[in-house]
Amino acid sequence: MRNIPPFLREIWSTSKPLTIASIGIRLIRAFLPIATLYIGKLIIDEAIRLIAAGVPHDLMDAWHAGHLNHLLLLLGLEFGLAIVSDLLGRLVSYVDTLLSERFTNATSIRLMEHAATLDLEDFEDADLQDKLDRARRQTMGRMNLLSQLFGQAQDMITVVSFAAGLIAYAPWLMLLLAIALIPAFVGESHFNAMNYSLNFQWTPERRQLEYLRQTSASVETAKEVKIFGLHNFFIDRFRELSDKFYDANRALAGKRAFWGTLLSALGTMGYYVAYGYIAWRTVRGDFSVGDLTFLAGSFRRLRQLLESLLTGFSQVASQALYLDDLYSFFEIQPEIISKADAIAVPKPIRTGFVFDNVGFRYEGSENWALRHLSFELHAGEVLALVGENGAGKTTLVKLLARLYDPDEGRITLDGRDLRDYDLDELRANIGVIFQDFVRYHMTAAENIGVGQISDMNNRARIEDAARRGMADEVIAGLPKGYEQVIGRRFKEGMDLSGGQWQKIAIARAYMRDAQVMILDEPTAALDARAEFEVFERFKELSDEKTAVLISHRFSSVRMADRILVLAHGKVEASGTHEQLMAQGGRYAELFELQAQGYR
Ligand SMILES: Nc1ncnc2c1ncn2[C@@H]1O[C@H](COP(=O)(O)OP(=O)(O)OP(=O)(O)O)[C@@H](O)[C@H]1O
Repeated sequence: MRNIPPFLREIWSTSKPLTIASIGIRLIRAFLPIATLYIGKLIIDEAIRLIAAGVPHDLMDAWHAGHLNHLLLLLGLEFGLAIVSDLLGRLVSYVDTLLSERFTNATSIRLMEHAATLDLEDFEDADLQDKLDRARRQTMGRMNLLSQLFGQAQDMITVVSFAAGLIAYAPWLMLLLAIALIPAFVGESHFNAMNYSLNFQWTPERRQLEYLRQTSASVETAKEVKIFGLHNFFIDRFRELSDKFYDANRALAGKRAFWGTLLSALGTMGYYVAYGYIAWRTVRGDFSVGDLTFLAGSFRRLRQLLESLLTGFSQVASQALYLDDLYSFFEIQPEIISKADAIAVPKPIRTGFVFDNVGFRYEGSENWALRHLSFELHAGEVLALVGENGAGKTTLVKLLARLYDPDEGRITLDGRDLRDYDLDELRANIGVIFQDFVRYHMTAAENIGVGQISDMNNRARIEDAARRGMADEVIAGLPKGYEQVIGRRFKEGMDLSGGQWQKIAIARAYMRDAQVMILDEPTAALDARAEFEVFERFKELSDEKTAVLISHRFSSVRMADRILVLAHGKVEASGTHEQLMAQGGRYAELFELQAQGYR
């Protein structure tokens, strides 16, 4: 229940007028049932009075004699209340729909905003992904919590109004009714908690189900799934897992139905005991027939209301339990942040970066991805990183861009620890294209423009970046040129070849025009000539820049000013191509291996 106040605060801040409207209308509606019922009682009493008074049998005669005036007035009132009640009901659901929609959107945006502040490491954590998944579901599922919560408040006021009326007639019957409903309430709460814990426990499996559903049928996977005939493999896995989930759900739903029926029968019994008692008092002459209908009606409504209020409470409680996921997601704080007194990145960078005995281990991993790593990246040089798969090249780049902080040693830029610099500035000064760069299913211009989002609308700059990255030829071949949506996901989209995508990504790096440029193997799919040209241009164009290249093609690597050979997370050798060849170590061996393949 502690989640309810912040939830209400958020609703309030989503839209004050809508919240006021929703509460105001409900307040009026809360008193309509008792008013309707009471007027009903007056109508019956009036009818009985008229019978006793002996009114003329002809309707017109009775009308003209004015006998029916009071009855008609009461009927008119009852009719008016019915219309108002219906109107307000529709109005409140309209207001709630608007409010819920705005609340859901606002929460989704908050979720995205918060996710944007988190560390890369957080995203790689399966627990966080589970949490994020549950939090996302919350934003969708919490729409009705709002109506339910406000509805509860409305029902509560109605109950008080009925109870006030009933207490005047028979106070202890009220008590009986309340006590009879307690078992049902306890049962409901118990099963709601069980349901939550079931859903909670099954989050990893649910994410797997989602993954299987996606992987078995998506643009990205369709090719391979078809060629390898994987449909049944995925379907069987899905079926197996979903059956297990179904069984667990069914068992719980069964128990819930059984106990729910039994416990609510107790509440019903309470109602009939009360009904019998009122009937008896009417027979004895303590109550009028109008009183009987009013009391019986009040009791029936009160029982329904109390029951729905109590089960509603436990439902609200269970939904609020789910809010925990949302709020606990918001509580995750990033560790990689700017210090309060962060300094600006030097322009231009004077000496460069120094890795001083750096060690880094991925969260949850036993092995060091990098250890005792020391080297310098001089300002203005083009440094190539080579090494076998898993040697730590990409990890090094991620540390340079402060996507992670080292666990041991330190990295400095112009003599100051990287952590001293403003994080946003640092990232703004480093342009990295990773091997698994993102293919945005947007227009070609936007795909390049995201490299420098502030210049997204600067077409001249985008075209210039495209030229440098050799993406201009690719774009010239697209039917709508820069405005062509690329990728297969959307209807108007047009897919590109792997190498063409890479050219677009490289153009994105040029768009950034950062002091430090890093290409982490985004050229693997380029043909030999294209990669050669890309690197040659890269060297030319990064005249004033510090650059890092990662490639497994030695023909490209040899163009760098200096080459760093990484093995098992350490620098094994460094030097120019000629120096390394002369040393005859791993570099010479790998180079020869590749060269032989071409002879
Ligand atoms: N997100 C991650 N979580 C855990 N371990 C990781 C992660 N990314 C990489 N590793 C591990 O860290 C080590 C270094 O990986 P890295 O990606 O830096 O290698 P690389 O030299 O870039 O390899 P490649 O040439 O294949 O791209 C590897 O042993 C890898 O298994």
